Amino acid sequence: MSLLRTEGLTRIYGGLKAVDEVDFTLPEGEVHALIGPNGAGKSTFVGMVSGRIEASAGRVWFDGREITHLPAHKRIRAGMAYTFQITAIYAKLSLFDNVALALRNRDRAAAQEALDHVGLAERGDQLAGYLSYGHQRLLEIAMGVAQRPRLLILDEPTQGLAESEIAEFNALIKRLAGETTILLIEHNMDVVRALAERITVLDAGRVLARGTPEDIHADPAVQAAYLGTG
Ligand SMILES: Nc1ncnc2c1ncn2[C@@H]1O[C@H](COP(=O)(O)OP(=O)(O)OP(=O)(O)O)[C@@H](O)[C@H]1O
Repeated sequence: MSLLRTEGLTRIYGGLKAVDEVDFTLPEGEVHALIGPNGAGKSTFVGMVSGRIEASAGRVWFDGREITHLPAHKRIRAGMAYTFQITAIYAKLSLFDNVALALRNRDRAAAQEALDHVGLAERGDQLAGYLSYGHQRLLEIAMGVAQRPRLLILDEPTQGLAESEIAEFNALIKRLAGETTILLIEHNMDVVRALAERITVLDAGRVLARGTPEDIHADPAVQAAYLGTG
């Protein structure tokens, strides 16, 4: 069964259709990458899925239930977690407290387990502000994972990471893949090829192509619009 589905999902800003009638299906358990040039509508699309941006038209279903008008906090409760393009950690709190805040409780075991997942278990008592940028991004993922989401949405998680940190990130997503469904907005095509089972390509708000990494790589429209320019 599909965990997430959209039908005709649209967001209009003034005269601009940032997302234009997007039909999208994400089966439970899949790692799916959403790619496309800058301004294609990727962040706007996941904003509507997560409830941070109101849809102008169209519908969204999560786990069989229509959630088009459900507030963001209720979607989190229903099992969605997401990290943003911009880091959203509290620098003056410990790693443990950051995760506990995301969990809205002080379940030490759950917070520790999430930090363990991302390889930061030893540092639970350190202040988050002292972490390297790459480790701050991993901490954000821990904050998402701690909630044991059914769907984890990651918006450009490898942006600004060093090569070694990207390798750590890839390994982390492979570990998580068996446990949760993952929707990944990603510009780094090496990461997409390493992780995604299926890809959707957005261009100017519309779905340009969808398929396996092989399908997408071979698609002439994608090459013209996107890969060829990379
Ligand atoms: N709040 C807003 N008001 C007006 N226009 C917006 C707003 N948010 C996004 N847009 C426009 O909508 C289009 C899609 O933007 P969006 O950020 O969703 O693209 P993206 O694919 O995530 O791009 P990037 O890869 O650069 O993050 C762009 O043309 C953008 O300028």
